[in-house]
Amino acid sequence: MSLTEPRDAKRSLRALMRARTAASAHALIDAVLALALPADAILAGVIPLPSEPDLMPAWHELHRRGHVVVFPETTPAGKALLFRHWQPGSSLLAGRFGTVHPDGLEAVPDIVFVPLLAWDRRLARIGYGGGYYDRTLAGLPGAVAIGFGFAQQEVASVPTGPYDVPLDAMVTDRGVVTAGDRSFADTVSGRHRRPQRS
Ligand SMILES: Nc1nc2c(c(=O)[nH]1)N(C=O)[C@@H](CNc1ccc(C(=O)N[C@@H](CCC(=O)O)C(=O)O)cc1)CN2
Ligand SMILES: Nc1ncnc2c1ncn2[C@@H]1O[C@H](COP(=O)(O)OP(=O)(O)OP(=O)(O)O)[C@@H](O)[C@H]1O
Repeated sequence: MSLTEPRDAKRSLRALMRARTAASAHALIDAVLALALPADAILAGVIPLPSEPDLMPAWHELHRRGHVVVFPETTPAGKALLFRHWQPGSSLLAGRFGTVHPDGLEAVPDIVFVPLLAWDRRLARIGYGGGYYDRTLAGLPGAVAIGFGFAQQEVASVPTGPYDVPLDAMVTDRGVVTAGDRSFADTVSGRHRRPQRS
């Protein structure tokens, strides 16, 4: 065996980095589960793509607490997402772009948890570039949009255009940021409504 092969050091670095990622994911799940979500709100979660934080444990727990949980079906390009009822054990179908969705009945969510690649303090976000969430939120002006991701996905400024819909709140492994420094309770209470684009 070569004395220059840093096998043990590599093994411990791998373990350290896996543990760090797992700790951030746990902290994000805990932050989602600490949100004061109205009991009667229909919540839209999302089944993760391989590169995204896996919040499935949070969706399971929110369902166990009695929330109605729905997940998006990726529709043809240019259309708003469809949301379908999910519960633990629901059959899942393969959809567009490697996404997966339940085969439950359609429902309209009150609170939409929004996946993203980057976010900023103005609560602008950028996703995979399909415009799906922007189109979907534009069609749901009464819904509350809560972005989720890691604190390290924050950037100074996300470039935005006329169709980009800002988030009402952002939840990360380091806590919650709300628009206009509102309380989270005010943010989800429905007192705040997004204007609809005409
Ligand atoms: N988990 C999850 N589900 C989701 C989303 C998401 O971001 N995350 N979406 C959020 O909108 C919608 C799906 N949106 C997507 C839109 C485009 C591509 C896409 O174009 N993927 C390319 C890679 C990018 C590229 O080459 O331009 C690919 O798969 O080849 C993927 C997902 C609905 N479901
Ligand atoms: N409400 C809308 N009506 C028409 N076009 C829209 C609407 N919302 C977004 N688009 C268009 O969709 C395209 C993709 O938008 P953008 O690059 O902002 O996607 P994204 O936010 O990264 O994706 P996603 O929301 O799916 O995560 C853009 O050309 C944008 O103008």
